[in-house]
Amino acid sequence: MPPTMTEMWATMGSTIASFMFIWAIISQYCPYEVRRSFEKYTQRFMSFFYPYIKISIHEFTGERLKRNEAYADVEAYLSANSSKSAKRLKAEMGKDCTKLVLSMDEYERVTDEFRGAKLWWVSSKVVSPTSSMGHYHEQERRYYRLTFHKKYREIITEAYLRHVVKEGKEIRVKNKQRKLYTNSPGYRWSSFKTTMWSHIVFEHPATFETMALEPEKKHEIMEDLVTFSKSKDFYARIGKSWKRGYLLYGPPGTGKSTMIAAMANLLNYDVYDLELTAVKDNTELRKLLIETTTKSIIVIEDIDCSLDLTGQRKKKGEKLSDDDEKKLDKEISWREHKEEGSSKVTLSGLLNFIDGLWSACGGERLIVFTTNYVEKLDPALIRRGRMDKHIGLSYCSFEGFKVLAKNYLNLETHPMFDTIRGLMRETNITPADVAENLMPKSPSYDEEKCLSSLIQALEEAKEEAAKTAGEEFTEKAEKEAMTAGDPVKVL
Ligand SMILES: Nc1ncnc2c1ncn2[C@@H]1O[C@H](COP(=O)(O)OP(=O)(O)OP(=O)(O)O)[C@@H](O)[C@H]1O
Ligand SMILES: [Mg+2]
Repeated sequence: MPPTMTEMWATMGSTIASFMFIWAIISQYCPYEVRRSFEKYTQRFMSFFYPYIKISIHEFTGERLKRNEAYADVEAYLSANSSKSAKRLKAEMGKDCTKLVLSMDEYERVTDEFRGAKLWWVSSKVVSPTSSMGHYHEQERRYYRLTFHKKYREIITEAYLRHVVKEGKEIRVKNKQRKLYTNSPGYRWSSFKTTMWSHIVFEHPATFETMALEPEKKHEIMEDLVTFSKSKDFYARIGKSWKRGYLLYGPPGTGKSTMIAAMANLLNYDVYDLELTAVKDNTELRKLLIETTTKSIIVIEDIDCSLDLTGQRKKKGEKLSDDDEKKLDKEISWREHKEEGSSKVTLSGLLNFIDGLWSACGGERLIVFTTNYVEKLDPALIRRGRMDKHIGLSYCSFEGFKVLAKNYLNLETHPMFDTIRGLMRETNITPADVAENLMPKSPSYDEEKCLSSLIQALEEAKEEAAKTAGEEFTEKAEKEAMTAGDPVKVL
């Protein structure tokens, strides 16, 4: 005959009482090793009766104590979901330094519910002694522990944890302070550095709304970017790593760097500004790539100056604009740098960086190149599949001017706009020059003064263009006459 419930409870009670008695004796009189083995077997024994499962998520994992992404996700999830129910909270300064973010304090416990299952989260820590450089100190390792009844095992380990990680990641993206990373040599070799990148908080205010660009083009680029950021499953399905290359080309001051900032702001990505001239060799380039995180834009500005892919640009006696002079200087210093033998980044190294096996690690990334001389780049570097989208930025259109007039002067229309439209048809001016002219130079500057200043700049540009065209015409005529052996009278 099976035992009754009362008999079962009585047996369990007496078993537990006997254990407690034995435990009291052992912990009082036995050595450490005996106590440890007793604890181990007791835990195994108790787990037969204990119907709950515990899962711990530690802040650091692995031998090299890498920060555990899952811990950060759980932390974000609990910060958002526990601040209403937890009684002890801790406050930390959040994004933009304007708001305090609340999260569970240590040893606090909160309850959660998922598809009818009740579960408990506890935040805790272990303190362990460590030694570094001969000094002993205590190191705290925090963790979260989840407890739930074993009958919910499947729901929790499959669906609930997936839900926590997904929601936590979304919260982290929303709350995270975006960063601008650089590998510039000045920052790199501090003795405590474990990473090759240095960073500051990324706070560029540019957006696509404030960019002077034709509306259709703006819309197309924004749509392309948003579609990319939502295409995780698509990329997985077609077997391609989740990244996209953009080539931004155009004359100086047409908004290439501004567009990169607008892209980062639109997608909420970090920016890695890669200075190729500071990279020693292909191995270092690969290391830099591996350290970049997901949801980021890797930028190589003025790619034509960073790799020896262009011909000797300045011919003897040729006069260059200030911007071109600056770029040529950079190119020459890069060549000298290379000639010294200190850098060995090659085109194939760069191609491997863009679409080799290593480039697949990290996921969700944009790679953006900018150049003023697209025609001089090696076709292998910019073929589709590497640089998937080529965006040409050019001189300011009247539509672009209207965006800038709205941004700078809050003007949507003005009688002087017609003159500006007419001049813009006849001559070229960069958005940077338009922006500079629309900028009030003193408190007494009103919109008329700014627009007059722009009209004057446009007229000067027109005159300059006519003069250059005249000079070119004369030079050509002289050359033709020289080759024909017939001196021409220059007027
Ligand atoms: N399309 C644009 N819309 C709004 N502002 C612009 C635009 N283009 C340029 N500007 C203004 O001009 C300044 C210089 O532009 P930016 O640095 O983006 O040019 P760039 O194309 O990167 O030039 P470079 O080839 O010399 O690097 C910006 O700070 C911005 O104020
Ligand atoms: Mg630029």
